[in-house]
Amino acid sequence: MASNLQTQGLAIVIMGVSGSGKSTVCEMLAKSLGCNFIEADDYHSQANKEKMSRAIPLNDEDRVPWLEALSGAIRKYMMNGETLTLTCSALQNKYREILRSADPNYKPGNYTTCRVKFVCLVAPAEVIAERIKIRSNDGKHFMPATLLQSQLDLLQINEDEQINKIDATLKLQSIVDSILLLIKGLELQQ
Ligand SMILES: Nc1ncnc2c1ncn2[C@@H]1O[C@H](COP(=O)(O)OP(=O)(O)O)[C@@H](O)[C@H]1O
Ligand SMILES: O=C(O)[C@H](O)[C@@H](O)[C@H](O)[C@H](O)COP(=O)(O)O
Repeated sequence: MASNLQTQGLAIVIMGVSGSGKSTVCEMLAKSLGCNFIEADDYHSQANKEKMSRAIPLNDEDRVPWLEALSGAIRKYMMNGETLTLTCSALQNKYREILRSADPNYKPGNYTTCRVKFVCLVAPAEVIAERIKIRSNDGKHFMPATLLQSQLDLLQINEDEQINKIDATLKLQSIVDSILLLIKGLELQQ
């Protein structure tokens, strides 16, 4: 779907557990929108990457500096009036709040007016586990399949956050098209 949306200064975060398709979908979305793209994995410290490679889940002490760095990067684009798409697991509201704080006008809990928006990719655990298994053969990714359950255990979305969930078992282009439609809806609200 070609897009000429007026998405100035919006940050679209594609969230979900490891293997749900964030990086793949987000990159396609950025191309469709002709906007900036941030891969959250690129912002992890070496220590975080090593920890995950050893199949040890990150804790809040590991996550907070990572999320704050991402928030800083989002803010830079936002202050320039630029739109970006971003991958981030963002499994809990406390982590999403750090990303939302990139919007200088954000008041905690004012989800509707915040210019950092989330779309969550969801799929059955077996589908995701299979994807992680296949991906692990590429020798590049540090996230082992054994960490999936800890991510599924943490994932929580509150009703009032009004985060759109997308079926991640669909074809990639259908997922991207659905997200483009959602963004169009968001623009109409602005
Ligand atoms: N909708 C989809 N259909 C089929 N395969 C997919 C889909 N989305 C992602 N994949 C594949 O699943 C694997 C994990 O996707 P990835 O984008 O790396 O997930 P994440 O960034 O959430 O960890 C990749 O090998 C990717 O090609
Ligand atoms: O794309 C993925 O495979 C995952 O999203 C992963 O690479 C991510 O960076 C970690 O999941 C961050 O840690 P938490 O999700 O545990 O916060």
